[in-house]
Amino acid sequence: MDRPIYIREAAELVTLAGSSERPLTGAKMGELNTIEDGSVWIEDGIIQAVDRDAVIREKYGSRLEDAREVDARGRLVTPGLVDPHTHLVFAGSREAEFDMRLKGRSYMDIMAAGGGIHATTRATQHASKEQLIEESTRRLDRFLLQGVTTLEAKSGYGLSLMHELKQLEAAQELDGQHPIDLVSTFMGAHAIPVDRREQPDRFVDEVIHEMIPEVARRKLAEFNDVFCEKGVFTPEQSRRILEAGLEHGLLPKIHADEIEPYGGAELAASLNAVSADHLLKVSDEGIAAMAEAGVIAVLLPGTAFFLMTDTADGRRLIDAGVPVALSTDCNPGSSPTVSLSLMMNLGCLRMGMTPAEVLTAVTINAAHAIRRADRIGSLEVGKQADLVIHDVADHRGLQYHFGSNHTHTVIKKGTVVVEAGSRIHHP
Ligand SMILES: N=CN[C@@H](CCC(=O)O)C(=O)O
Ligand SMILES: [Zn+2]
Repeated sequence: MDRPIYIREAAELVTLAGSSERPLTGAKMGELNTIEDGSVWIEDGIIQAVDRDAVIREKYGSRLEDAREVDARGRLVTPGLVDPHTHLVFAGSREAEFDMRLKGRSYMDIMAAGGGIHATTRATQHASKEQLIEESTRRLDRFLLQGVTTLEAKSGYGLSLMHELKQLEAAQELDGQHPIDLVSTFMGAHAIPVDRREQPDRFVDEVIHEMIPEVARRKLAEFNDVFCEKGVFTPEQSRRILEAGLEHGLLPKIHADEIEPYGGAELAASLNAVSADHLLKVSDEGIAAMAEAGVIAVLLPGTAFFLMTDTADGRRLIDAGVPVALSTDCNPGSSPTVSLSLMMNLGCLRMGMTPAEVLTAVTINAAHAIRRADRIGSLEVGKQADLVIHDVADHRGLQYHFGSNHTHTVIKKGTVVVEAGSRIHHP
């Protein structure tokens, strides 16, 4: 049996305890439930105790010598970070489009001309499953080095049954072989394939009658997502696709109101979707409907940053009572990043959120957005031991020293998977 792990005496231990039932909203998003000089005792991959160091020492004193001690003195300890919205599995990259956009061409214009999502779809269709696994592993390693211990991964660069299945199988294999846990979302309705543009409803029928039943039968996804946007899928088509998913047990998520206000948030609320994501252009009615239905807003500030547009208004959503989560939206077109810490920086500096709120948004609320809050997202007895030790003294330091990776040690299911290793050896 593995030795117990004793995480010793963090300057600040952020537990977020007591929020596993439902996501945090309003003022509660700023209550981190912290412990000063806090320690954690881990055995069998599970958190056995979280308390002040003196209490832990009292309780486990006779076993301290058997345990592996991880020194957290002077540092911040948080739950493992959760990224609830990525397009992790894809082939290639799109630097040429980046150049075009810097010269003024728009993201949607490039997509309408057969580039954008279609360019990555061509590359992904040509790639083998093994190649997708290899390219995605490199991204996952970088996520882990930044403290991400669980992430959601969408399909949507296959756009045909065979290639969507290939993408989802790649995600399933990655989940089995990488320390990061993956949660899969089917997103066959990511774009209408170029050669089907004249008959969009026939493609919608294919998603509904061929792809969704097969993905569900093979248990390759838990969620069903759609890009509801002018020029992509209409709210009516999106509703049909999401309702079809529900009939097969796939819970709805939606890319909503990203480029234009289009009724995506309202649709999410009417379907009791788990989350509505992006929301840069969400309407007041959409916000009110989401708050009422308890739909989580997954905000993706990397996309606004990279597409050089205004960000979603995190402050307005929180003040309206909508639970907010943050994510990288890692994808090759609108947010080629694995830096959840940069998203937190942008949350504070561009979206009106506080350091405490952004931490809630990448831990317990993010866990709720992928229906994993029963086992991750907070540090509580009985939960999976996913934790990060950060090289700052308190949670504000993560945002104040922006643009740096402060990750010191990462523990996944009770195993140290990133060590305080990558340090410079001064002569
Ligand atoms: N908006 C749609 N999908 C992705 C971008 C995908 C791509 O450009 O490859 C997003 O969430 O931003
Ligand atoms: Zn996305």
